Amino acid sequence: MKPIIAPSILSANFADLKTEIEWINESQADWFHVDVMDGVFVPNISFGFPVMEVLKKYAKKPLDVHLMIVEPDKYIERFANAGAHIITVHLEACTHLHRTIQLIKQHGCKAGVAINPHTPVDLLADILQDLDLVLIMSVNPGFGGQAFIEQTYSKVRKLNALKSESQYEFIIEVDGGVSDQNINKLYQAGVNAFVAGNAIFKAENPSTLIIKMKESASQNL
Ligand SMILES: O=C(CO)[C@H](O)[C@H](O)COP(=O)(O)O
Ligand SMILES: [Fe+2]
Repeated sequence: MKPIIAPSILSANFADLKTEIEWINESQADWFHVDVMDGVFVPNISFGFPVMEVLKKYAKKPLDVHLMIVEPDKYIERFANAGAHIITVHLEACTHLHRTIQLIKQHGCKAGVAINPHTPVDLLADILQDLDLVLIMSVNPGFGGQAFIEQTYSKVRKLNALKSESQYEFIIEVDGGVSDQNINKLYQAGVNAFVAGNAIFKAENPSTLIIKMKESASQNL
């Protein structure tokens, strides 16, 4: 599978969000990554439905919604109606994860589960068959611009081995501290989709960096 790049709009300039959406539309980015934080599951509050509505109106690529919230079931329908294509919930935030995944699918979205850096991939074993995407957090969720946690590589390899054994088709996504410096090693470990906020939005030329990330990912393969 070719590498999927998902710029995290958490790092965008919100004073000019429409312009940010427009350059992403024109770039080689594949998805918009949308980080929703509630101040309870994570120690930060980001944004919610008003920003989703702006994305729904202007974004021409799938909205990859990463819910860092407790009790996500309460809001799945609203996120689906607000234009989400993929809804990813945290394993650590769901008591009845299987039910939550079915709810996401019932509302016509692809379903993902995210795990925090301390959560073993083995805990996903009995839900993998129902998933379209697994998101491995490579930083502790809550903030953009943090340093990549090296332990992520072995988690990705382990998950990729489970994927090969099972022959399930889910996408492996990594989120946090991803850049052109580590994308090749991650791609080789089995990552399909790469979220990047700080690296892309702080780059001198964000569109060029996205092209560079894609090239770097596939190098020496
Ligand atoms: O989910 C997230 C934070 O919880 C963000 O998607 C992630 O941090 C991306 O930002 P950066 O590339 O700057 O690390
Ligand atoms: Fe995220």
